[in-house]
Amino acid sequence: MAQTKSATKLRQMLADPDKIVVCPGVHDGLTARVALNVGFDALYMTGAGTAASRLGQPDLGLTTVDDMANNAGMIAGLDRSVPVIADADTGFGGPLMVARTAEKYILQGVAAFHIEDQVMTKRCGHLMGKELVDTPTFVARIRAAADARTRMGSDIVIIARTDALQSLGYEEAVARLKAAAEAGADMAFLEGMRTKEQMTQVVQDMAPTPCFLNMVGGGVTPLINTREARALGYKVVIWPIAGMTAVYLGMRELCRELKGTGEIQDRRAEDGKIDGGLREVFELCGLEACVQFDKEVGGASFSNGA
Ligand SMILES: C[C@](O)(C(=O)O)[C@H](CC(=O)O)C(=O)O
Repeated sequence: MAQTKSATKLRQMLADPDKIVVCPGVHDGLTARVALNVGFDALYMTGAGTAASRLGQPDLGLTTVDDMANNAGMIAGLDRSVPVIADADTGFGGPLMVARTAEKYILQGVAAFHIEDQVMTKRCGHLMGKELVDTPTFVARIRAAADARTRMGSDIVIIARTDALQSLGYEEAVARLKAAAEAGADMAFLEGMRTKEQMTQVVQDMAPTPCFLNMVGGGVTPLINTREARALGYKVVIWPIAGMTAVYLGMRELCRELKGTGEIQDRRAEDGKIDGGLREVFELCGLEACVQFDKEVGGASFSNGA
């Protein structure tokens, strides 16, 4: 089963004492293709980016389970050898719904997902005024996901995320993560850390449960690089808004150029060739493999070239 393989692969990466899994955030097929092409061995599907790209909306709990699971599955399908860790927000409902969410993510071939303890009308972890469910409700979410995993014969990695640091403080947040680990979560994600002390402390307090680090540009957590994250003992680091920011800045630049000058000049690489032209993008998305496939199975769609 393809869906089992990517989770197993991620588990092997997590078990390697020398390995830290670094994931750029991607939100669609194109941003995923770019990250794969650069050579990342795992990807993170961002909920914030999914909301922005699919709905044109902020990260306020507006995406449905199908928006998220389908997006994650499409991305996971681009290269089954590269595990995709996906945002599953609050799990989208009560325990029955959380179990269905886990099933959908498993069937989509996602390697891991995180479930958090915000209320359903959630918001980005780096915004103010977050509201939480109580610990038993959070634990029931994790247990429901773990039960679905067992029922499906899957080894998908379940990451417990708590947003409790903002309103309840560090001790309560860690207690929630410990209760979630007890209920079947494999990893701990303390959202919205504000100091390097907290970033150091949580890895020690959660051991042996491995920790997950969220590096959001413009967020509340101090940014550290891979070397520093490894030294602190993190096993996974995500840069969730990498794709979203790149698209935003790139698109804004080209739109301003078109509006201001009436045209968009070709970008040239150092060797003078056009950089990022349409054929390059099609090739990134597998043009050659598509033509080859058609030929191999006896098709003639591209016998005149492409
Ligand atoms: C990780 C996250 O859940 C995401 O959707 O990518 C967000 C990131 C963001 O909104 O900047 C979060 O940290 O809540």
